[in-house]
Amino acid sequence: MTSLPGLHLDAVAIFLGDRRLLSLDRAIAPGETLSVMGPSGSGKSTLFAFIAGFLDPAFRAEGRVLLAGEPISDRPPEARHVGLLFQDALLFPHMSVGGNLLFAVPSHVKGRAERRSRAEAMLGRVGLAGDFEADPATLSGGQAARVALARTLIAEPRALLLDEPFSRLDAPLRRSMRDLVFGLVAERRIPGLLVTHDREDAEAAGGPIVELGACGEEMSA
Ligand SMILES: Nc1ncnc2c1ncn2[C@@H]1O[C@H](COP(=O)(O)OP(=O)(O)OP(=O)(O)O)[C@@H](O)[C@H]1O
Repeated sequence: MTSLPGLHLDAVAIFLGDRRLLSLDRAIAPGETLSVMGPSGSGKSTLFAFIAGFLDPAFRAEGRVLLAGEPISDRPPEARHVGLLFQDALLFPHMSVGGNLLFAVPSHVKGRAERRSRAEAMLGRVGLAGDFEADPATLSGGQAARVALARTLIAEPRALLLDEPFSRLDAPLRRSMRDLVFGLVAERRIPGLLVTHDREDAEAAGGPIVELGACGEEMSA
């Protein structure tokens, strides 16, 4: 019944007390990004917390999250292989740029040299070749956003959750970062889920757009 590839939100509903905050029943194909738009408080960040496995106990959820047909809702967060990107880069300030990436290289990649070469290749892919030793404090906002993207992708996520990742960038940077993110999602065949207040971001994602009403119900496809 549910052997869909990609990310499947199977009759997901999230409640806060008796109030249904949000409901969503969607399948996202590999390489596609579904955009979810909705007013503040409609439950977008809560949906991400549910998918990634750290829903606050104040909420109750129904439904299942499946990745490539496998239910992940019962797994601990680290076993879900879901990548997250936020509006703030949230880099580790006490590590170099390269150190931030090495931290996220999956454990199946063995050997110091191989791990470093993965990190360097990923930095090159986001246009930051040569910045391995840089101190995160010296980066511009756009560079920090690209390091955050590289750090998320190097972990080989099986789905990518994008929580307003472009909202702190000015217009030209925003466009180039969108191209980079959605290009990599398509190239790596990762299913993506974007929450945003910005219709241009949602349109740039190129996939379906869902609008949530004030009560979190799905308004349109
Ligand atoms: N830990 C919590 N306990 C109780 N209520 C909470 C908790 N966290 C969030 N809420 C409430 O749940 C609702 C959904 O919050 P959520 O952050 O998911 O909305 P959002 O759509 O992401 O909003 P925004 O666009 O402003 O980020 C809000 O009404 C919020 O006040």
